[in-house]
Amino acid sequence: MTSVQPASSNISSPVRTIRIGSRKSQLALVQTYWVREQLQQRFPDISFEVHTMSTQGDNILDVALAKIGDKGLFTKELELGMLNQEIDFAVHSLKDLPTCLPEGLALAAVTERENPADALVVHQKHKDKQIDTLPEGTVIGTSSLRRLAQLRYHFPHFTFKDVRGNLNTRLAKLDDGEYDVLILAAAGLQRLGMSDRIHQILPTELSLYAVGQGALGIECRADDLQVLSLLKAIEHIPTRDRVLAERAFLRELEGGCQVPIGVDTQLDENTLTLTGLVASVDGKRLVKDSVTGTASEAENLGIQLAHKLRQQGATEILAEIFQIVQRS
Ligand SMILES: NCc1[nH]cc(CCC(=O)O)c1CC(=O)O
Repeated sequence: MTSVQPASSNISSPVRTIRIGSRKSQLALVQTYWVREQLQQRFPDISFEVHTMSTQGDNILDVALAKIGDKGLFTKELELGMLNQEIDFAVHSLKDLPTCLPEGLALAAVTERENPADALVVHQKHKDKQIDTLPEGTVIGTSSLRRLAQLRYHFPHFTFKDVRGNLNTRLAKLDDGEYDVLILAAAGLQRLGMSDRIHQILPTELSLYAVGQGALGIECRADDLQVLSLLKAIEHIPTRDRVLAERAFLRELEGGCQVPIGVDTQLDENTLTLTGLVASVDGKRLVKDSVTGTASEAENLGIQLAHKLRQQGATEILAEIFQIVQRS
């Protein structure tokens, strides 16, 4: 009989040092070191090194994101690093990872999601207000067309202003009075230990969140079986099922992170419910619907919901948005 090594001893044998790619932002580093720690605990004999890289999205700080279009703005350099064998895998905020990956790369694992919701963060002077009691003309800072469109739909009397920069920069601008309130991902604030800045979690009736928001996506070379199996060890399956449905929905609508598309997923045992919406940038039109099925058909549910919304007018809304973005 030939002796076969158990798979686990294969993947944990210290054949190489694994190089992890990360953006340099504080949030990216917190996320990357968290992933490294999870892996190090499970594979103590392997050494994991963090390599940081700047991405286009980190360098262009003065142009509205909606105008540059976002296909891979925060991921491209890391992806090139993997294809050039400079790094072995990259940790991303899943929300920033396009739904179609470059040839040769794969979404190896998705880790457990933080609260995916959007959060209201307020200037001190509004500390006794909630989103629905803020006065007319309140200046809302957001650079997300998704947040803008949904909030305009519900609160046409607010003023919206683009805000860029990392989380600390944005919060400083808020505190300096450039904005009355900001809408930010609750997950980012939580990961950076700034949960105390979360004034209100926006209910999904007011703001469906971005596809993948609050989850980390780990990408590696599709043929690197060793790295793929290491990463599978830290995958959170319920999160993966939810985000597979969300990403299939977005892919089918051919929208990036910068089109007003929002989702909400609920997983109850094996039953997955996906709610999604497409809104016009002016906040005047909004189509929203849900589908339910089993978690094992997550991607199918995403595709089904996309077709449902297209029938209800999403196609026209999306076509208009692409025209606006191209003209500006
Ligand atoms: N587009 C930027 C970005 N990418 C990931 C997060 C937050 C963390 C997450 O959603 O996982 C943010 C900031 C924000 O939307 O407020």
